[in-house]
Amino acid sequence: MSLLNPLRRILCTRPQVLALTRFSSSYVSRMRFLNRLKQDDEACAAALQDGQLVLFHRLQPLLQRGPTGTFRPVTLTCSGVQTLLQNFGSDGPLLEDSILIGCSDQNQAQFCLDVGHLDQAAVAEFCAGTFIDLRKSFFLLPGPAARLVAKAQALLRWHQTNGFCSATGQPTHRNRAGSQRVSSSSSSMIYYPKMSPVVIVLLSDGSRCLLGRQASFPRGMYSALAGFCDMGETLEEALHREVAEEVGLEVQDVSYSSSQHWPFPHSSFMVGCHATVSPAHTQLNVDRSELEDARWFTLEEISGALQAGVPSRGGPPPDVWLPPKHAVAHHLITEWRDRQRRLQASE
Ligand SMILES: NC(=O)C1=CN([C@@H]2O[C@H](COP(=O)(O)OP(=O)(O)OC[C@H]3O[C@@H](n4cnc5c(N)ncnc54)[C@H](OP(=O)(O)O)[C@@H]3O)[C@@H](O)[C@H]2O)C=CC1
Ligand SMILES: [Mg+2]
Repeated sequence: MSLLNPLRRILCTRPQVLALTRFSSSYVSRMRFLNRLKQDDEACAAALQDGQLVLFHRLQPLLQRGPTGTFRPVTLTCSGVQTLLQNFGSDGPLLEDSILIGCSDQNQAQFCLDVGHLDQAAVAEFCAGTFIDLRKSFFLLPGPAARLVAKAQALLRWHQTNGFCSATGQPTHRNRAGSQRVSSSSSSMIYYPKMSPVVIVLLSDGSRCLLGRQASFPRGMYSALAGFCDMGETLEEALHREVAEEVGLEVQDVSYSSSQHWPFPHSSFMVGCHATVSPAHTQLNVDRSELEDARWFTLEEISGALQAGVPSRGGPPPDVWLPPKHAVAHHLITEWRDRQRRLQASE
């Protein structure tokens, strides 16, 4: 089978003329377009015809190394995916399993599709890409692409595991965009994709910050303290409780920093905060069933670890290294370093 000809037909190498071009290309137009596709099955089906598709195989995204050596998701046209499915003896209806995940800067609706029933190696070769585990992909891709494949995988996973109504046991049916599932029972209960709220906090005593590690973390990696919110809790209550449980400290001031969707191991909504403890009360009482270790780190130690980055594969990991740049923990630690540097410079 010649690889080049099918590839030329299926890969989205140039933006196409779209249904969306009647709107301006502003952010507002894109968001309204996406919202309409969630509500209007026919409009969504039409957008798929002009859309881009990102393929997954059993929840692993299909990536390709670009000419500059950086990775990107392989993007296919709708007819390209049809060609692919026909080539592998699988027919049209599967395309309807695709899920709306966004809208490109060129105003093309973006979808994802899991072709887990096809031969992984053969599809990868056909598309000149590689299916790569999401955790690895997330850190190989630039930020926006990493977020897109994480969102896509989370939605695919949610659909794969929510085929039945938890109240009646009857099958659920998705809308065309895949933004909800409705129970086929008389209750017509609507289910929406779920994320678990998690608070993540970088504690400071004014001159040092607190990082901990779970036994399951890669060797040497330390991160900000994190914990799932319990039912009925505010974010602040969850933060106070988690810090008390994990390291035995009482938190003072709390400030919001930033948030992120975190796909591992299942979708969490991470809310990143800074908080302080009194310099007079920094003695740790670590709950070893939750954390293997927790320590206070100086600005010099944090600056050095940020500069050293994530250890390369194969070599011995350093004693301490920090979460990679796509993680909200990395963002919190960088913010703390920058603030401490500004404070030192102003003294
Ligand atoms: N993006 C980032 O920068 C970072 C992200 N994280 C993420 O934050 C999340 C939470 O951190 P972690 O310290 O593990 O949380 P916790 O300190 O809350 O401990 C995890 C334990 O909480 C229990 N739990 C309560 N609610 C849930 C729920 N909805 N889903 C799963 N477990 C629940 C489970 O215990 P049991 O089974 O015994 O009930 C689980 O083992 C993790 O998924 C981690 O990947 C963490 C650090 C950095
Ligand atoms: Mg925790």
